[in-house]
This record gives sequence, C-alpha cells and structure tokens, in this order.
Amino acid sequence: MSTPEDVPAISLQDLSREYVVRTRRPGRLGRTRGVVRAVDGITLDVAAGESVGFVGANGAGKSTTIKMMTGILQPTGGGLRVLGRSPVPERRQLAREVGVVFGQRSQLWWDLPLRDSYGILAAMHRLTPAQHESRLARLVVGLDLSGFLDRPVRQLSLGQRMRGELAAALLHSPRLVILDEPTIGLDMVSKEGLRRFLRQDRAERGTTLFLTTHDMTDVERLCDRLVVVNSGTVAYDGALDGFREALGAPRELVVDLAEPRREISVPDGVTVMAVEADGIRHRIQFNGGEHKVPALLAHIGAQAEIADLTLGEPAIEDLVREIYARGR
Ligand SMILES: Nc1ncnc2c1ncn2[C@@H]1O[C@H](COP(=O)(O)OP(=O)(O)OP(=O)(O)O)[C@@H](O)[C@H]1O
Repeated sequence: MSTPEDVPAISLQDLSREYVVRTRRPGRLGRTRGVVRAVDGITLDVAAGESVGFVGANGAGKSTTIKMMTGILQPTGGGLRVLGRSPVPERRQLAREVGVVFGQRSQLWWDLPLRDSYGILAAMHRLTPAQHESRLARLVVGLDLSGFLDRPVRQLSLGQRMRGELAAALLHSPRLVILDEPTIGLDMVSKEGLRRFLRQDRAERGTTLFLTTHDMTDVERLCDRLVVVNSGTVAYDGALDGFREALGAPRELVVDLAEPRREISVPDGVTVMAVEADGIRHRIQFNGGEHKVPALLAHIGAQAEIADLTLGEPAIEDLVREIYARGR
C-alpha cells in the first residue's frame, strides 16, 4: 500500500494555463481577443519533505502555478496532483493538509483581534481545544506573537501581520506549506525571524515547503532545491548547491603567498586574473564544475607556501538574473 511519503507532495505534468484577454484597439470598434500563456507546460515532481524555491521574474507564471496547485484556478492543459489529490474538485479536503500564505492577500479577519482569527480557523479545521491550544502556544513563541495577539489585525504592522498570517497557515500543522512572497516588504530582522521559525518548524515536522520569492536569501536559507521559471516554462531545476556549477559560473580563489612570486603555474582551464601586492596576492578564476579547490591548492602549494586564501562565489541572485536574461 502506498504511504503519504511515497506519493509526491506535488506533481505537475505538462501543466499549462492560458488567460483570454480582450483589448480595445485605438480607432477600432469592439475588442480583440488575445491569449496569454501564463504557464506553458511545467513538469515537476516535489517529493514529500523537500523544500523548493520557485523563482522567476515578474510575470513568469509563479502565482498562476500556485493558484492551480491550491485549486483556485483550473489548468487549461496538462494535469497536476497535490498530496495525491486533484486540487479543484478536492479543494476542501486539500485545505486541511495544506497551509498557504499569499503575501498580498490576508486570511485573517481584519476587524477581529488576531487571537479570534485563530479560533475561527481552528474550528474550520476541526482542531480539538487541546490541539488548538498547544499548536497556538508553539506558534506564539516561535513567531513572537504575544505582544499583539489581542489587537485587531488592521492595527498590526506589516511585519506583525505577516507573522500572524504564517501562524494562520500553520495552525492546523499542514503537511505541505505553500508560501507566495512571504517576506515581501519586511525589514531584515522580521525576515530573519520568519525564516528561522520556518526552518525550525520544518525540521520538527518534516513538512514539504514550496516557496516563491524575489529574495534569493529566502531560497538560500530555506530551500534545498531551486526551480527557475521563465515565460511559463522551467529554465532550471536542481539542487541549490549545484546551481553555480551547472551554469558554469566562474568562482574566484584569492591566494596570498608567504613569499612574493611574480608568476605561478595553474592547471589548464584555470586563469590567473591578477597578481597584486608585489606578487603576494594571486587572483585565480576557475569553473567549479571542472576544478576542485583542494586540487587547485595542492597544485599551487607545490610551488609556493600559501599564507592565506579566500574563496569567492558569484551571488545566486546574479545567476538567476542571468537565466532570466538568457530566456528572454
Ligand atoms: N487574470 C489574468 N488575466 C490575464 N492575464 C493574466 C492574469 N493573471 C496573470 N496574467 C498574466 O499571466 C502571466 C503570468 O502571471 P503570474 O501572476 O502568474 O506571474 P508571476 O510569476 O507570479 O509574477 P509576479 O512575480 O509579478 O507576481 C503574466 O503575463 C500576467 O500578466
């Protein structure tokens, strides 16, 4: 018999969604009908327990994909399963096992104290009083909600509200957490607090996380896997660790020698970019997929004593931007 762990948390097969748009053309009567292919054949399996950063430029199709995953929108092509369910017809069952935060949209009751929203949500999810209390206590501590639990939501700052939103999404201990721009508009401290709690909660409960964001630090802190979408299709899908290598982005090794030396030899395919500080500092560029740091250091160390070194990585953010640019 298959267990929940065997079933992919998310399975998208050639998933597509078109929007029909009608535009008025200047000087003409009536409207012209056009079709926008927002999602254009995405195939993706996310295993239970994985954490995926789903990133792309504005208009790449991220929100449309999430709306299909949560049963808000019907696909116009292909298929999908979320926790083994078909999202549109099984939207209510799915809501019991999935927690969702749409950064721009609230699921809290604006005029009620934050605490009361949790009461309503607990009743909707049919939590027992004991389940409600213990989970809320955990969320209040983890997300630092105690200072404003009794304040109406409309009086909360953006950072407080987002913490409140996250608690609302996690109250029923969902197996799958889908977050659309959870840290948008937050200051650094609030962002870090939110990320810290998400990491802890995931470590404790083994949840699957699917996250869209424009902040690559969210992905670096929270995700093992990166999926980059561009014009509705997958442009990169792989481990975050291997991302730089897969793109062939050069890394930089800066070696300080104990004694000055005008030249050092490097293996084929490795470039000495600059020799500085009268021969003490050598800047070396290499491709991480072809050359490994220990072998490079051994090669240089055989010629001269190494006093110090630093290793530079290209920023993930820059690489993602490069993928968008290539896609265009
Ligand atoms: N209701 C709609 N009607 C027509 N076109 C739409 C609709 N919703 C989205 N689109 C178009 O579909 C494409 C994908 O939009 P979507 O919101 O999914 O992108 P996104 O990656 O989430 O962007 P962002 O990062 O800006 O939120 C865009 O070209 C957008 O203009």
